[in-house]
Amino acid sequence: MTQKRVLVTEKIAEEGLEILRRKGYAVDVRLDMAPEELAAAIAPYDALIVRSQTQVTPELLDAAANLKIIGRAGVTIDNIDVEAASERGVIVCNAPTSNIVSAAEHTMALLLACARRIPQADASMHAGSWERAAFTGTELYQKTLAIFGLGRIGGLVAERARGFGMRLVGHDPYCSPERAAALGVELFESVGDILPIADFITVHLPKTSETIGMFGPSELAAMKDGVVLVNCARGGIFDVDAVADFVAAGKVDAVGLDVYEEEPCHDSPLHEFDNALLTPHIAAVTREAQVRAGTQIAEYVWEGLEGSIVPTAINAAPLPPEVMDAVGPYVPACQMAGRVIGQILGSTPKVLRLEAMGAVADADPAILLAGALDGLLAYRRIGAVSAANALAVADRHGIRVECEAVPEAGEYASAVRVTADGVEVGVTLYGANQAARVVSLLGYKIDIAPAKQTLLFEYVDAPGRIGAIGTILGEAGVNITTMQIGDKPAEQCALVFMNVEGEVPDEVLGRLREAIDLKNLWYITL
Ligand SMILES: NC(=O)C1=CN([C@@H]2O[C@H](COP(=O)(O)OP(=O)(O)OC[C@H]3O[C@@H](n4cnc5c(N)ncnc54)[C@H](O)[C@@H]3O)[C@@H](O)[C@H]2O)C=CC1
Ligand SMILES: O=C(O)C(=O)COP(=O)(O)O
Repeated sequence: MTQKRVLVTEKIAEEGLEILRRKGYAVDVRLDMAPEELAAAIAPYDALIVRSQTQVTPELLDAAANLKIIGRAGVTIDNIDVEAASERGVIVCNAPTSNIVSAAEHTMALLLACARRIPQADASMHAGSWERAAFTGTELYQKTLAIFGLGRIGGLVAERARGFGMRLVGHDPYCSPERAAALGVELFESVGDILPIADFITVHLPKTSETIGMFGPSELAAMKDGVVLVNCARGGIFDVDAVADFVAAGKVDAVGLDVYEEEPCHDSPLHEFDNALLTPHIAAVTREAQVRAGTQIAEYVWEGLEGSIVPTAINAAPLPPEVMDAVGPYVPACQMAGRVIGQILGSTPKVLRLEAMGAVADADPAILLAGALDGLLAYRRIGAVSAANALAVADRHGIRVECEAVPEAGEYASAVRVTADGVEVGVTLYGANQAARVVSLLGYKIDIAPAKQTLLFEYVDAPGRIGAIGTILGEAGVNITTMQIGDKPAEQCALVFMNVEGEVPDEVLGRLREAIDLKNLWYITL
């Protein structure tokens, strides 16, 4: 058997390399390769191990003819094109908790160093001075710390800041009130309400289209005078040009950054300010975090190369063909069901129940569950949910999962019912191209293929409702493409599932709510 080859392009702990060598692999560590050099070298390798600085692009993957797995020795995979890897059947996995304590501690270090002007005082002593009053600082005690993003690292920062006696406020639309309460954080729905009250602001957000540039000139202007800003998450969440303007104007007292829009960063508008504390993406660079990241990723890469399930696989790990044939076509249908439920609920559910009915009852439901969760958690762009990590993802979001095999699917050969916190969507597949159809919703029996934009109306049945809806939508220029009505005669309620063309503005939704006596109106986009 030919020896498997692993390429490591960034520094990982020797302990991790040792594990791979002991497994019998040929391990090459080649640091600081230019992209074209890496593309020219990658073809013979079975596995690639990276950190945050190696860009794994579709072009690199095209050159990686033998690649089976990419291991990220750390948390974030935004330098890896996961979709392109999935298309090529390459597993992507990470070590998702390996460095979170280090990242939280580095955040505290920057907060304290900013508050107490440590780097400036240190530079002054190194220059032979003995000044004290010039470095008058502020205490963290009884100050308000705003934490944006209350996930793994944001949560650890909250626990640590509480120890300093800080008042904690936070914003994270996907954080449950129970989690916020347990962390001692007062949750705010609106970013605008937090800005004027925070003495210190730290961000622990993923890099997404929503979070990049989240704090620009108008947000900075709304902040308290003398605010301290810290970013150990991803470059670009604070608009650095705007921050530099507000530092120059004295509005921002200090800023601590560990991450940059472009890395390596050799030139920043903040370089000229001594109250800008800049570290070169070292939040995870501790002995402990590196040993954890290196050894965990070595084990996962080994599991992937030997065909075992990789517990932290982010994308769809290859499933046996017989499983894929049986349930694969249902995955997009379950994703759709998850998205519909997620938008009806508007928050992460506590219980997710999946019933595989009829011909799919006996198949392994893990991939269906992954589809449903992927839809439910669609707001996260950190990576896809896969059969391998579905239960772990559910667990991390506090979702209890129940799966049931139901031998009969009523009038259909097969169907899947997804229910989360009482909101139910049943789906089946239809026709030669196996298109997804919704066959039940909130207990109403319907049969319709959803479109990109759908309006769901629930009301106490009475004549004239549909006419009134049609008139308002017609006046607003919204075209109805297809429609189905389900009823619950016992409760005298009806549900209208209406596919429409084009966006429905909030103002039109408002008019529908005002003009018609509705129990519920949801605007779902898929
Ligand atoms: N500087 C470094 O060396 C390191 C940086 N990181 C970065 O730290 C950040 C946080 O990592 P984790 O805590 O592990 O991630 P996480 O996924 O556990 O938490 C992120 C939180 O942000 C929330 N969120 C998403 N979009 C939001 C929005 N628009 N507004 C408010 N909240 C939103 C999510 O609901 C989630 O709770 C990531 O950007 C990661 O890349 C992670 C490790 C080391
Ligand atoms: O794990 C992460 O998300 C980090 O940002 C750490 O990156 P690094 O492994 O130090 O290049």
